[in-house]
Amino acid sequence: MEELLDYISSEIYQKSHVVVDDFVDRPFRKALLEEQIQLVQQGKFKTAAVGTGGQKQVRTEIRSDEVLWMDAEDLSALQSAFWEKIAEVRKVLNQRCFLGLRSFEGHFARYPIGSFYKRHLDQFHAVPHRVVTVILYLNDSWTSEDGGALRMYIPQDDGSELIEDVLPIGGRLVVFLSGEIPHEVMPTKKERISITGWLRDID
Ligand SMILES: O=C(O)CCC(=O)C(=O)O
Ligand SMILES: [Fe+2]
Repeated sequence: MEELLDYISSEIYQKSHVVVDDFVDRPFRKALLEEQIQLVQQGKFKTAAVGTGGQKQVRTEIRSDEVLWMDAEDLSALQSAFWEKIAEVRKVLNQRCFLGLRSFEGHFARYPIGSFYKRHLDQFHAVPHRVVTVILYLNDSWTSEDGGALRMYIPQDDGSELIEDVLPIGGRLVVFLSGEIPHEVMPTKKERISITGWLRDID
C-alpha cells in the first residue's frame, strides 16, 4: 500500500491523473460488488442528476447511470473499510501535493447497458470544492468489446488534448484532479459497476 500511495501522489503531482490496478484485493472487490448488487435489487438506486443544489436535474441525454450516495453517518463495514483506504490516499495527497483535502463524498454507480455520461468536468463553477475524483471499478471482467471506457482528455502544454481510454476493470482505481481533467463514460454494452467519490477542500 505504501508504494501504491507514493505512486499515486507522484503521478497526481506530475500529471494530474493516475490509474492503478489492484487497489483492492479480489475478495474485497467481490464483497463490495455483491453489496452493491443487493442494494440495486432493493431498488435503492436512482437515475443520476447533473448540476448541484437547486440546479440538480435528471438529464438522461447527458448521463444515464444510476447512483446511490453513501451516507457517511451510516456506512456498512465494507464501505467503512473503503473510506479508510481513501483516507490514506487523502493523507498522502495532502502531504505530497498540498491539496488541503478535508472530506470525502461518494456514491455507488451502475451503468445499465446502453448508458453513458457525456464529457464533463467534476468541479462545478458554483461549488468548486471537489478537488480530486476517485473511481474504483468493481466489475468481474471487462474487455474493450464491452465498451464503457472512461475517456479522459488530458490537457497538453501546447493546448491540445491527449485522449486516454481506461477500461473499468475490477479493482482498478482512477484518480484525477476534478477541475483539470474533462472526461466521459463511453456507452457501455455490459452492466458497469463502480464507486465514484470526491475529495473536497471543505468539511
Ligand atoms: O465511472 C467513471 O468512469 C466516471 C464517472 C464520472 O465521470 C462521474 O460520476 O462523474
Ligand atoms: Fe465525472
